Amino acid sequence: MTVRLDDVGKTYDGGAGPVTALDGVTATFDEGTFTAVMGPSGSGKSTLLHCAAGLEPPTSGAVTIAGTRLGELDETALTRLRRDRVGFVFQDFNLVSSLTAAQNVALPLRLAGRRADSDRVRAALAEVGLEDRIGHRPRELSGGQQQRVAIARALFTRPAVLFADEPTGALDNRTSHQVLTLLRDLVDRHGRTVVMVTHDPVSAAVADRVVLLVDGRITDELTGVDAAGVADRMTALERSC
Ligand SMILES: Nc1ncnc2c1ncn2[C@@H]1O[C@H](COP(=O)(O)OP(=O)(O)OP(=O)(O)O)[C@@H](O)[C@H]1O
Repeated sequence: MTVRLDDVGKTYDGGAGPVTALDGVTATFDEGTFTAVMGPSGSGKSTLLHCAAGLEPPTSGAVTIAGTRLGELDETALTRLRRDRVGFVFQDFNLVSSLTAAQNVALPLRLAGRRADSDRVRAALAEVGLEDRIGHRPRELSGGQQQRVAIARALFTRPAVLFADEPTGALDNRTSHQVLTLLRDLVDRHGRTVVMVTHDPVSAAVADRVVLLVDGRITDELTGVDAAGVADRMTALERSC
């Protein structure tokens, strides 16, 4: 399912006056594609992800997920859409430390007052290679394993799109690679849509397309480039900023 941003703007009321985090962003994230979002610190990457996922309302413009314009939904419908159609993964995993891997995966559904079938929870953890860690708590798992639990949780409701905000930011190279391979597989084998913020050219090169954000605007899009190509482009960008 496709996510579209049409001329999206986002302004925050900062202490020293308004801050424009997004300034007329138009972008389409097509079904079955993997997009990386890069840009200097403060360029609006997280804000773009939050607006696209319906976690924050844009100040102007429109976000459409699978044909539904988010701005036309009331709070209940928006909550339901976010729960059922959108997955979100954070850099610091956001797992509940007192719950097992299985309980963490089932949590969003339980919070919504629904039962999570234990076979399905097991299957979700098997899908991310953690069938033998079902009863482990976060502190008993490595960083990469915790992120995979978070991804299993985000995917549990079979969302149309998965947003990931620096999902490998807290991981070493080897575990980053495992998580990136998993995200790539979601797109290639299951036709999911993945949008990932990253600072890392190696991670970005796993995507089909890299969108570059500067001062809240998309300034460039790269396709078919390797990690060195992405790194060169980022270095040039940072020099010109
Ligand atoms: N809740 C908020 N209130 C006020 N200003 C905010 C808020 N959230 C973000 N901003 C500002 O909006 C701008 C964009 O922030 P954002 O977090 O989207 O950038 P980013 O590219 O993700 O940065 P980083 O790479 O450092 O995480 C920044 O100037 C930031 O200070």
